[in-house]
Amino acid sequence: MTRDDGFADLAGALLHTEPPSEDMGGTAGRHRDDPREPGGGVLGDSGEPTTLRAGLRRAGPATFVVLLLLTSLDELEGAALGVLAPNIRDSFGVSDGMIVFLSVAAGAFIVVGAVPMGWVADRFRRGPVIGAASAFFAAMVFASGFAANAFMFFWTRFGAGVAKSNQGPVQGSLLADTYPIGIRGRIGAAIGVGGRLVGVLSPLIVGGIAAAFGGDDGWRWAYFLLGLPVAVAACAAFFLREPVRGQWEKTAVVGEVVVDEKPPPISVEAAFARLGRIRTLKTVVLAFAAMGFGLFTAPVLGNLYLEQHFGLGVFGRGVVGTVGGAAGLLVLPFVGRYYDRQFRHDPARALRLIGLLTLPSAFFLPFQYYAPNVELFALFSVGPVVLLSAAFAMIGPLLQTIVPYRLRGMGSAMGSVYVFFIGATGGALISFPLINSFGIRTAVLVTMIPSTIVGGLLIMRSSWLVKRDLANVAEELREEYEEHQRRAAAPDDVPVLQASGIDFSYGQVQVLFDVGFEVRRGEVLALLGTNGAGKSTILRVASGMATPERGVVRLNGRTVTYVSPEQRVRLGVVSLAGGAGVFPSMSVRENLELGAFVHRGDPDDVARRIDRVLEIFPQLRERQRERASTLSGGQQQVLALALALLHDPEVLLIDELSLGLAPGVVAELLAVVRRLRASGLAMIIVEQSLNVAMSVADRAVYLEKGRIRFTGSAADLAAGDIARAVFFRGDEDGLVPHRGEAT
Ligand SMILES: Nc1ncnc2c1ncn2[C@@H]1O[C@H](COP(=O)(O)OP(=O)(O)OP(=O)(O)O)[C@@H](O)[C@H]1O
Repeated sequence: MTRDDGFADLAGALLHTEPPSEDMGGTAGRHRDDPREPGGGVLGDSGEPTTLRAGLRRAGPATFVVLLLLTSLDELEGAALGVLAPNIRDSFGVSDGMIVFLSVAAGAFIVVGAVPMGWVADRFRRGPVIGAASAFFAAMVFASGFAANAFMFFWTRFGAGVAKSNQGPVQGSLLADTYPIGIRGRIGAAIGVGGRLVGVLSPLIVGGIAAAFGGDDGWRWAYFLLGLPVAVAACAAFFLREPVRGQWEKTAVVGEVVVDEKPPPISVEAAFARLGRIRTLKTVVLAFAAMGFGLFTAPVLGNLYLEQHFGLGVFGRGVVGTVGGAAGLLVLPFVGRYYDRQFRHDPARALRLIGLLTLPSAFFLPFQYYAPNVELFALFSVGPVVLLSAAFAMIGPLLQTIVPYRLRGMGSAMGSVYVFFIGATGGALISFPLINSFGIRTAVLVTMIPSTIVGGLLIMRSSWLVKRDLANVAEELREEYEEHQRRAAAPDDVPVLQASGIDFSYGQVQVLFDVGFEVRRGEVLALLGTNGAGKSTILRVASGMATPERGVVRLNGRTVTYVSPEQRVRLGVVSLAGGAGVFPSMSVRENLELGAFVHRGDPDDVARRIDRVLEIFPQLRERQRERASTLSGGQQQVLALALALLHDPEVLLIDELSLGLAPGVVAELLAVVRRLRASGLAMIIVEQSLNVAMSVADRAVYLEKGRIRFTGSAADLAAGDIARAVFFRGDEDGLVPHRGEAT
């Protein structure tokens, strides 16, 4: 696939950014000569905006049509409960409160499925996932019609809510990967319009069906008939094409789509850790969580107010709701188009647009709730409904573009979880006492005005951050592409382990800045540096114990940045835990058996692995039955090495091999390391002792305050100024000659 002018514009949007500052360890500086950079003359003025029709034609309309249908049916099903509530209540003989609880709970259940759906979305083909979830949803819709009592109905709501949770994480990420960046606003708006349209028409459709069949159980037919189109759309979803993940971002940034074959699975912890460091995402999620304080309770409170204050019945309340919904219907297409134009021009503007849509809705509220008659109430409700629905429709497409493409599903899930748990729960906790003490109007105004203002301001603030986050997305894609090119040029020269552009912070304190290194088969890389330079942190990033906020880690060319530590061990990244990793009260044999625990599924394999390491370390074979505590410090270190080798590592990460050991013992351990190197094992060694490191390392990286000061052959380092300076400043810097060596 090649870039065209429309996408060049999007590259402009992605790249027209403040590169990460030097202080933040940015590497964007090295791309200054890239002709695609702003100022390079290629971007910004090229091509016309991509039209929705052209975008749909290019990527195929099937995904859009099926997902539009599913979203609309979801909405219709959700609205059905509101419309049919009195009939369902009478049919089951339950109270109003129970029906309100059932309708609120249905929404809450969506959050239950969000994280699993996000996890699945980032790993598997999304068409079948949507198909399966929607088929389950269809089954739940049918089951709702069959429910014999409120309890059964509750469980069908639960199932339907969980099934619906595929919408944000799975459908959202599929849309983002299928359709170009430049039309995502309009796609989001079109789907919003579909949902809103059926929302507006739901009293007619659902009420019509119930009335047509009539009787106490007429409402059941609404569910039976609704289930049919859902089932059909679910079948269609199974056949949706799975697009290449991140294809449009790749096209925009590097002009070519490179496919990541068989990506290793992403861990939830790593995904959340990385997503939590995307400042725009964090701020926007916080903003929507703040707004959730008012938004989740607003519809219920608005209806209660209409009933209490104006004495409106179901129909009247429906009409008031319809006025706002219909106005949103008219405005959304324009907002979608305007958003796309703003985003292409400058993503910060697109976010400011969302903030600007949000803020004024707070100012309509007092007018709405102090309106003297219901007509004015309805009129003033139009503003907030239109503005907020536009803001909500646009935020999804925006976040999908900021989040690394591998984490789209989890990004969306994280948003739902925070917005629900902070917003809905917090809003409910605050508004109920307020209603009891001061009435509905005060509760609405006190919760909604501040939360909307805070939310709007936070979104405005996030517009300051978006360029940096997009620059990171672009830089990551560019790095991936360059790596792909490099590998294509020299396919036999793929490093076993490679880290590139790593930034890492503990809380607010950044300790690694743009760190990169690689190690090949049969090579020992020494990580040297002053105390607190970040050596151990690098090993944590390499082993998956820490997730960097920027940069990638690769194993044999495959990206493993978001892969869990356990999975990495299985893939061959093994850390030597040192003496601390040995259980002193257990025998040597028991230690080894416990060490091979992850392979317990195959007892023969465990025995084989243990035998192999005992062959490498005959001294351990002799002492198999002895307690580990009876081994000397050096022998315990040997046992730790044996435990690491049980996993058949591709690369071994060793933190402080020689710490606290006598020179003779260290010499023995070094002999083992040399043997392992000769067998082809790659190793990264963090060492306090320069001499120890130099005696086994082929290459070295020297770190100072989280930045790489030197990288090259160990011999060059030993001969250079850095080694001399470190040697002579010895203790002060913490890198000291090894005990027993001449100073
Ligand atoms: N869990 C933690 N929480 C907060 N800060 C931490 C944590 N672990 C390490 N740091 C800080 O991060 C920086 C890098 O620490 P790290 O342990 O990676 O350095 P190091 O080069 O391995 O040091 P040393 O040689 O002393 O072990 C230090 O400033 C340290 O204080």
